[in-house]
Amino acid sequence: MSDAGMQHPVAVIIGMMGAGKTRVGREVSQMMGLPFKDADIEIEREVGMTIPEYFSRYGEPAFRKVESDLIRRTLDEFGGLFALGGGAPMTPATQDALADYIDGGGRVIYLQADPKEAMERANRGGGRPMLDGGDANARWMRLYEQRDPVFDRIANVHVRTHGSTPQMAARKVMNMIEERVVHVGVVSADDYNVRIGEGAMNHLAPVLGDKPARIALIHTQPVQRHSDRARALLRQAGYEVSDIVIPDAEAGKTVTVANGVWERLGAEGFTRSDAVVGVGGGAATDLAGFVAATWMRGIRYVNCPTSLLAMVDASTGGKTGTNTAAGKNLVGSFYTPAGVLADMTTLASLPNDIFVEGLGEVAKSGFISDPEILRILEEHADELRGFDGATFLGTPLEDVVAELIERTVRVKAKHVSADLKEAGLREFLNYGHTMGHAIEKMEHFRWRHGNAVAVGMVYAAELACLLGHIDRDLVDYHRSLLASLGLPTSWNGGSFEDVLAIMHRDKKARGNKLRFVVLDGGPGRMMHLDDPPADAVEEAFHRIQH
Ligand SMILES: NC(=O)c1ccc[n+]([C@@H]2O[C@H](COP(=O)([O-])OP(=O)(O)OC[C@H]3O[C@@H](n4cnc5c(N)ncnc54)[C@H](O)[C@@H]3O)[C@@H](O)[C@H]2O)c1
Ligand SMILES: Nc1ncnc2c1ncn2[C@@H]1O[C@H](COP(=O)(O)OP(=O)(O)O)[C@@H](O)[C@H]1O
Ligand SMILES: O=C(O)C1=C[C@@H](OP(=O)(O)O)[C@@H](O)[C@H](O)C1
Repeated sequence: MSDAGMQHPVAVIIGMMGAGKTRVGREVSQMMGLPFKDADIEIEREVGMTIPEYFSRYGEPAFRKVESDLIRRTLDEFGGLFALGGGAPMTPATQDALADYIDGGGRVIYLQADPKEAMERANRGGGRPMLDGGDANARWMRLYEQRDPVFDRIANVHVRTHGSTPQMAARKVMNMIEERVVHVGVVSADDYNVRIGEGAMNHLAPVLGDKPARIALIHTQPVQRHSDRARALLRQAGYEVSDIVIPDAEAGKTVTVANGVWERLGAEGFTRSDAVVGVGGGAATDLAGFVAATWMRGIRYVNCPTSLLAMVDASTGGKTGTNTAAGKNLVGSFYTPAGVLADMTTLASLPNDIFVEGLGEVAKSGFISDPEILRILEEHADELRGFDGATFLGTPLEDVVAELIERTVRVKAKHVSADLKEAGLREFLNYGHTMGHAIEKMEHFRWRHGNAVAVGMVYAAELACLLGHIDRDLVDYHRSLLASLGLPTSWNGGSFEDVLAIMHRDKKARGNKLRFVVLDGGPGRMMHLDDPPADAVEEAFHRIQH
């Protein structure tokens, strides 16, 4: 983020006196190998006296002018971590400078220490003219009541450090600095961001925006520890939370479950100023999105995906829905979230097999659009296949997975931004799904989605090769890469006739004609394959049977 020759801070820290802006800021700069600047120290250096001396000699207005001028200059010429003085953000000129900095992609981090802790620390050291005269605690609290709402509004990142040591607080700040953000454009509704990183869930309150009075927190039992954290964050931010546990996985993705939630919302008086938060795997976020899309014909919702597949695929793009007896995802709505918070700390409890199936959709995105994903998967296949949530966080693999998640979400964002309702381009996201969905149905959904899609991609590659669109080497590469990740590449669970009948009911089919999406030449180049020759469709099926 730099204009010609200019530098901008990696982050600016604001907060009350004693919040730890200097102490925590220095810790973060050391952890990240960045230079650190404290605005107060820079001001004293510039004016050649201490701040108390300057206050007594020239008064606060003169000080705020010097301070805002220095802050504006530093924002345009310093590339490290920059901590402001406690009162700085109250100055309109500084607020304008910070707004410009955020517009340029900057992060203004509001370090939200526990008021009692910060007040005690601020009054411990003295040398703070704003606390002089009278009861320092009372003065601190009065300043807090004035400043907190302003800081909350100005900052685009909020980090609560209640009860944290300087090192713990620094880690939280660093996670927010290292967070990845993918912007998703939406033609017919509001754009939104997918935030990926440890602590992404901290954005819940800012993303929900105007305080809805109530939040329906929809989640499943296996992610209870993560929904507990979401609930705590929401309640600390002042929301009323209705806790709604739904059946796990596909059992929770039904109209019956949705009806039970609608009943709850009705009984508790949910209105259009209220919102939904979905925490869990793709099935939970699909159901939560469907409830949000239908309650009063649409209320805001935020997805907090907790599985790899939900992070890279299900939570983004606005497809919400439920299954019916006739099949998966047959009832639903295109309805986009206010935001997606992919908090990587939730992966700590994700079982290995659920992580691995999510790699199927990651690989798919590599084949259809971003070959760099394939290279990363190939390079780290062993570690990825051996994923262990208990030891994952803080390891180099976490950075690899964060990169894969960001890249895969970018692929999805590109397709859904251009074609929300799947009229054409978005169908490329269905690579491997025609056969994949047939396998899921034939297996009565005992096969996980990502695993079925992996076999489906091998099938699509065989079909494309039979019709001369790709060479044999690329088909073999599908098998070798997917197998190296621990994904299946063949299936023997049913007859071609049964599979064919199901493929004819695929949403891409038109009339009695099958439609596939396949590679055209190589990774990143896709084409629609309409009504392929029947013998090729069958031969490709026999080639995925071991
Ligand atoms: N809307 C879309 O665009 C879209 C895209 C792809 C998939 N989907 C849907 O998503 C679903 C598949 O998503 P999924 O693979 O996440 O399956 P899932 O939601 O069934 O979750 C898989 C299992 O993992 C558990 N789990 C999830 N996160 C966990 C965590 N952090 N710790 C411990 N356990 C955890 C769940 O409780 C569940 O038991 C399917 O219903 C599919 O149709 C939707
Ligand atoms: N999270 C923390 N835990 C314990 N002590 C802290 C913490 N943050 C700051 N401190 C201590 O509190 C005092 C004030 O911290 P400082 O960084 O100067 O606050 P600020 O710059 O926000 O006014 C310092 O003595 C610092 O070491
Ligand atoms: O957002 C989309 O378009 C997708 C929705 C899902 O497919 P279905 O719509 O076939 O369920 C998903 O599995 C696929 O990866 C992409």
